[in-house]
This record gives sequence, structure tokens and C-alpha cells, in this order.
Amino acid sequence: MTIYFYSTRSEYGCFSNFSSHGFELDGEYWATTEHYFQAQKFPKTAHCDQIRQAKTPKDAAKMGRDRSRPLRKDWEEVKDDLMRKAVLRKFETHAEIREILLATGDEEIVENSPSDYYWGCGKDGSGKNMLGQILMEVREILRKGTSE
Ligand SMILES: Nc1nc(O)c(N)c(N[C@@H]2O[C@H](COP(=O)(O)O)[C@@H](O)[C@H]2O)n1
Repeated sequence: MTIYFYSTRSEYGCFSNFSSHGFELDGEYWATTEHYFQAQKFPKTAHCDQIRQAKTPKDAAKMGRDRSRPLRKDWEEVKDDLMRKAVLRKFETHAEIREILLATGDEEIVENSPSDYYWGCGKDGSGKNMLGQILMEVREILRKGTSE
């Protein structure tokens, strides 16, 4: 049976990028995968660190989506790999959510976002579900026990 997630307060909320599962990556501490992902839109800038220090993932997302600042030119080419890297590190760092992810077996995982047709499935289910795809890839990596 397909596993849907979206809100951090619902079942499988730990799959959301807004869930409070921090990790170290690129020599810094990130409070959520959302903080990491949004900050990577502005690498090596003060805004990157401001996003890293945002109070909540919602604030980080708002700052990252602020188009008054120039988005890195290669964003479309690098965004999936950056998301993959952050999601993998999150689940490598936290054993309790790693077990929840592994316990989903081979079920399809879908981010049930009504507004996001790239990372989620969108309102009508036609979205790309990239975050769900990445979670399933990370599950496979963790199952094999190596990220090499
Ligand atoms: N909670 C929430 N609200 C939205 O409006 C969303 N689009 C999402 N999806 C998450 O947003 C992140 C990507 O955002 P952008 O590419 O910067 O628009 C990613 O974490 C999605 O899972 N979530």
C-alpha cells in the first residue's frame, strides 16, 4: 500500500523535510533538511548562513524562495543531488527514523503535497514526487548498508 506523507504531525511525518532531525553536513550543523536544501540556493554567501540559522524550516523555506536574491545559476542541475545528499545524511544520523524508513519495505512513498508538482505528487497525483523517489533511493542505500 502506498505510503503518503506531508505534515510533520501525521504518520510518517519524519519523512518530511520539515521534520526536526538535524545533522552535520559540509562542516556545518543543519536543523532540518529544509534548512540545508534552501541554503544551497545561495552557496558561500551570508544569506546561506542566515538560512542555516533560521528559527524554523518554514522560515528557511521562505528565505530560500525569496527571488529578490540571485539563485545560483546551476540550481536546476544540482538540486536533486543536494536533496539526495541531505536526506541520506538525515537518515544516516537518526536510527529511530532510519528504522521507520526501512520498515516501509518496498512500498511506494509519496509526498502528498497539494501544491508541489515537483517534489510532491500535487493535488491531482500527477506530480513527479521527487522527494518520495529520493526517500526510496535512500531506503535502498540504507538497506544495502553502504552509501559508497
Ligand atoms: N510544507 C511545504 N509547503 C510547500 O509549499 C511545499 N512546496 C513543500 N514542499 C517542500 O518544499 C521544498 C522545496 O521547495 P522549493 O523547491 O524551494 O519550492 C521541499 O522540501 C519539498 O519537500 N512543503
